[in-house]
Amino acid sequence: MNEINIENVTKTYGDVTSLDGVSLTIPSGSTFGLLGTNGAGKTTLFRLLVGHEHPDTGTLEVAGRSPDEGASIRQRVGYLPENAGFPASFTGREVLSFHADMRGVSSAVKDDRIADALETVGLSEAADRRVGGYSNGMNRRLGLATVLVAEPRVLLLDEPFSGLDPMGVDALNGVIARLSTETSMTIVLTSHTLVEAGRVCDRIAILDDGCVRVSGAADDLRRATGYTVTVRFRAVDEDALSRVADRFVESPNVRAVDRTDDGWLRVRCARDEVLDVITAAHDGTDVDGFEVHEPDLYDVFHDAVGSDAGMETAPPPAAGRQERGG
Ligand SMILES: Nc1ncnc2c1ncn2[C@@H]1O[C@H](COP(=O)(O)OP(=O)(O)OP(=O)(O)O)[C@@H](O)[C@H]1O
Repeated sequence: MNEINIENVTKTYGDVTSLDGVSLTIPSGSTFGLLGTNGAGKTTLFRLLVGHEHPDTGTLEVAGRSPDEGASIRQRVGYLPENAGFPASFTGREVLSFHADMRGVSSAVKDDRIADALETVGLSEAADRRVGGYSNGMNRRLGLATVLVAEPRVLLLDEPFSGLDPMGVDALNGVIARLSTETSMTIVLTSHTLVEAGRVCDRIAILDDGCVRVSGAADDLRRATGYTVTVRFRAVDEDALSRVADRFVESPNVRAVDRTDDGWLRVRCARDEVLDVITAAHDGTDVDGFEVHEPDLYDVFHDAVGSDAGMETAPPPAAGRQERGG
């Protein structure tokens, strides 16, 4: 069963087409990553799903309702915008009390709901401190609690990891992962950070220029990439890197060769060609180190959009990392 159905939705602002015939279904209980470059239309889609904006054409249904159904949508769908801020003089508990009232939480259950939300996001001990003294990560977790107080069926989180340091990312990731496994909530998050989205999302869609380029189970999409394995090479200098790249010109073993922004040569090949590729690259003294990694969302994104423009990617995991000379 699907918790979100989006059919042929178009949204324009003057000359700008923000969404261009988007159709997407999001299964109940999934943790869904809506990925895309800046301006792809992710936030617009969220705003349509909560009824803050209306589509020019097409239909949307979320948690069994039309987004136009006002208050009942606010109870069923928790939308956390990217830059949610709170009055610095309020305590965390006061912020949640305000949001519980706004989302129609009855006074009989309000205190319990607030306590549960604080516990879920790990802010119970900080609940009565003023939020002006919260860290960025605590603010983001408080934001998540503001939507959890209504116990929504659907969570829409716009760029939840943006601007967080690695510890903040880990803490928030842990909360989302727990919600994902311990509740039946459907969680949809947007992200520029492919690595974070890959950790927490079981399904993804890639939005580009207002269109859905690809959507499905993250594992299926990873497997379906044309690039089975990526091998990255570092060379002793720029000339050496060019010589290594030249070894792969017209090589039948590789599917693509390109450079990363941080100066590595990236070679994509089938899994059973990896050893041949490494051997070919090592023919000489040019290679200074290499890394091998299995397909990830970067590859899915690259296949779908044809570039990684605007997406944040961390270095691939160090599986199989080998370095010469320490
Ligand atoms: N209220 C608006 N008025 C005019 N143009 C808008 C408005 N909202 C969005 N747009 C335009 O629609 C396009 C999609 O914007 P949107 O914010 O949905 O993208 P996004 O994928 O969320 O981008 P980002 O990752 O940068 O937040 C952009 O070109 C944006 O400038």
